[in-house]
This record gives sequence, C-alpha cells and structure tokens, in this order.
Amino acid sequence: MVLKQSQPDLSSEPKKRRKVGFANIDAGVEANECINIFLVERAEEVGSESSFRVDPIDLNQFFGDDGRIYGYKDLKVNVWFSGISFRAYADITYQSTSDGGKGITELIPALQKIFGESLLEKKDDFLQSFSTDFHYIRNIISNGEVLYPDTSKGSNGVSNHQMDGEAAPIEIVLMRLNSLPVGELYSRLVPLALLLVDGSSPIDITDPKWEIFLEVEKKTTQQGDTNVRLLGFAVVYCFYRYPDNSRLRISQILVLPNCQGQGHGRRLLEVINSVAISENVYDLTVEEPSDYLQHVRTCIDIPRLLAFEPVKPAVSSVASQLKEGKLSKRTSSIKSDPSATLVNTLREKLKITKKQFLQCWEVLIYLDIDQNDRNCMENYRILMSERMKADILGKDERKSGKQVIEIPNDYDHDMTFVMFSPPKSKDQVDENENQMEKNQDNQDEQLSKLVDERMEQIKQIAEKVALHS
Ligand SMILES: CC(=O)SCCNC(=O)CCNC(=O)[C@H](O)C(C)(C)COP(=O)(O)OP(=O)(O)OC[C@H]1O[C@@H](n2cnc3c(N)ncnc32)[C@H](O)[C@@H]1OP(=O)(O)O
Repeated sequence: MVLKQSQPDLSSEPKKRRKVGFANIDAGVEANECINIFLVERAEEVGSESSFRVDPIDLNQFFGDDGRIYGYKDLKVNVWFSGISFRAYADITYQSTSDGGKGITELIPALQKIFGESLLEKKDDFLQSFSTDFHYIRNIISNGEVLYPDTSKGSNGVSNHQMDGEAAPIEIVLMRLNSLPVGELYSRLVPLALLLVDGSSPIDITDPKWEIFLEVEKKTTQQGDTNVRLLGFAVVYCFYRYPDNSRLRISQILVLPNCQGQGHGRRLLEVINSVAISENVYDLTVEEPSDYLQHVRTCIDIPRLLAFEPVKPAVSSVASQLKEGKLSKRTSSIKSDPSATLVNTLREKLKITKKQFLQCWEVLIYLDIDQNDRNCMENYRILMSERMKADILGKDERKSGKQVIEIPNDYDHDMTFVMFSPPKSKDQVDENENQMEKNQDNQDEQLSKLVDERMEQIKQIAEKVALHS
C-alpha cells in the first residue's frame, strides 16, 4: 500500500500538545467518510474511481471506540479488492499529518483488521496478482464435489432451469474448509464477510465440520481455455445431534456485491436445501439471517411448501375462518398455528425448522385469502396482531402475569421490549398496574407499527412468489 506522505517524527509531540491546549483539538474524520472500497476484476480498473464501489455495513467499527481517524488533513483511503486473487491494496493520500490532541491514527493496522494478510504492501505485487492468480479459483475447485448442475436433472430437488439461456454455465462446488488451499481461500474471503455481513467473525477453519459451497461462473474462451469466476459462497457447519443424526447450519452466505440480485443467492440456498434433504439431516438452520436473506429464504420456501400435499388444506382451514364474520367481535382468538404433526413432517421431509415454517405460514395464509376483501384483510391484520403479541409476550402471558415494557436504547427505539414477571405483593401489584396502564397506549402503538412492518414484508414476499409462479 502507499502512504503518500511520510509520517512526521512524533518525539516532540507532547510539548506541542501542551501549547495548543484545547483550542485546536482534532475532531477527526469518520472512517465511513474517508475510506472507499472498490471491487475490481482487471488490473486496468485499479485507480479508477468509476470501478465497482462496495457499500460496507460500517467501517467505523474497525477504528477505535468512536470510529474516527485522527491526525490527517484531507485524508482519502481507496482500497482495491480483487475479485480474481482476493488480495487488496490500499492507496492512502493526505495533505499533512499533525497531532491535534488525539494522536495520529495508525491506518495500516486498522485496515489489517479487515483485510488481514490479503492486504498487500506493494502496488506492483497487487497488480501482478491479477495474472499470477488468474486461475486461483479454477485450481481450487478442481478437487471439489460438483453439486450443481445436477447431472441427474432435478432429482435432488434443485431445478437446473437457471442455466437455460445463460451466457456462462454456473457451478456449485462443495469443499471441506480444513484442507489447506480451501482454508486459505476462505481467509482471503473473510474481508468480504466482515464488510458485508453484520456481526460476522471468522470461523475456525481447522474444524473438519465446516464446509464451503462455492458458486462459480465458467467461461470458455475462443482459445478453449476455461476461466472461472467466483460469484458467491456459503459456509455451513454440520452439528452432531444425539443419538445418530446431524443438523446443518448456514453460518455465512455471501454473493459478491457486483453479482447480487441475479438469483445466485437463491441458487446457493436451493442447493444447500437439497443437500440437507439428500443427507437426511435433522434440519437446516440459518445463523442470524439478515432481513434480506430471510426474505430470499422465505421466497424459496413458500413454493416448496405449496407443492407439499398436506400444507394446502391446513392453510385453507385457518384462512376460511378469516373469510367469515368479524374477528374483532370474537371473545376468543382463533387457533391459527399449524398442527405439531405438520410441523414435524415438514422438518422431516423438507428440513424446514418450526420457526421458519411459522414465518412462511403467515405468508401462506395471506396467499390463500382474497386480498381485495376488506373484511377478510381486517381479520388477517387482527390475527397477525394477536400472533405477534403472543410471540413477544409468550403464549401464557396472562397466567404468568408477564408484561412487556418499552426500554429506550441507542439503536432502534421502536423495537426494544423487555419482558418481566411482576412481583406479588398488593402494593407492588397496584404500582405495577399503574405502570402497565401508562405503558398500554404506547405498547399498542408499538405493536401496531410492528404489525404494519410485518404486513409489508408479507405483501412483498407474496408479490415475489406470484411473479415467479
Ligand atoms: C447467515 C448470514 O450469512 S446473514 C447475512 C447474509 N449475507 C449478506 O447480507 C451479505 C450481502 N448480501 C448478499 O450476499 C446477498 O444479497 C444474499 C446472499 C443475501 C442474497 O443473494 P442474492 O444473489 O443477492 O439474491 P437473489 O438474486 O438470489 O435473490 C434475489 C431476488 O430473487 C427473489 N427470489 C428468489 N427466489 C425466489 C422464488 N423462488 N420465488 C420468488 N422470488 C424469489 C428474492 O426474493 C429476491 O427478490 P428481490 O430482491 O427483488 O426482492
């Protein structure tokens, strides 16, 4: 990487600081404001700010407690990340440095927290990596197990229709992470996970239970050479389940930012679903899915559920109750959950967990009702509200006297609830009831907002599913 100005000798800095006092305290600059990350696939793109710009979740988290960089005038950091070698190079420019009371932030160690050993020091080495590592991905996947396309044409439940009409064939290859070259590849991919997956951390690649699904695009050149480009990957852990089974958990899934929204994430998920079924694991879970991943996952699961014989009549029996009468006038709520038998069957056959099935269940009911029927939609909203309230409070809320109170926080005020069981003495109960009344209006408002958000999510999924069916 290049530091366009050499750093000053800091040995005389403490004296200077005393002289300027508080008047010139350096306000610093947010890392998010002065660092740009570009994903490039050719050496010629390096240096051009019109290259593909990555939109990281939050760069500030890698720069101290306040996310700010101190001691630079007109600092600009452009990081070039290669989609071929998965190496990085940082171009750092600034007018001058001076310690304005907060020191001078060391940039390289902070960038190394993100890019690790992938961050190359010399620009020439980085530029060369485009040619030296041109077949990096091709060489690595040559030992992998090809899961897609399925040569037996759909027998594992994954359709191969995506290949039709595509300029280049797509492959999904499964590999163990504890083999040396694959582990090294994963280490080079970690920066993408750190930048794009909220709260992610690198995994222990020596554990033999980690596997990686690599999705690639293969292009044959006019000279007959095959070029392989990585589109995305998913890291999956296989847990032991007593006594003789296992569970699969998707820990990280990522499609390269310049390839997102083109169906690659969906394809990866479909292949992992099919592996879970063919290996007959107990179930397939996803570790803290992001909202968008959850959206894509539900869009995939809805058609799978609709095609599964026992689901339709079970959904219709709940939906039919929404079609008649007014739910607001009922004294008791309707039984809207699917039966335990159905939940269990779906887990056994499709490997869908109960939690995920319940998410899909609400969409399935929505799809079964007439969305132009106002009465029906009002009933559906009441049902959703009851379900969400029960979810937050727990099903035996009244029996246990559990309550939800709103707690302010620095992040998302709307979404913070704390559940507590009130104390038993009379005074305490009275005080508690006062508190409850005070909170009641606010709670109803909060719940109504949550229901609105959920209804919007459901609507979007329903529209997508209708579009793809
Ligand atoms: C456990 C974790 O790792 S959580 C973190 C997840 N990863 C990240 O957030 C990293 C950054 N994001 C990504 O890498 C990607 O965006 C992913 C992995 C989340 C999704 O992959 P993508 O390739 O972008 O998604 P893909 O193109 O396959 O699907 C996109 C669209 O197809 C729709 N779709 C997919 N399958 C279906 C289907 N069967 N029926 C209807 N719609 C469908 C989706 O709803 C979505 O539509 P929309 O965006 O227009 O609403």
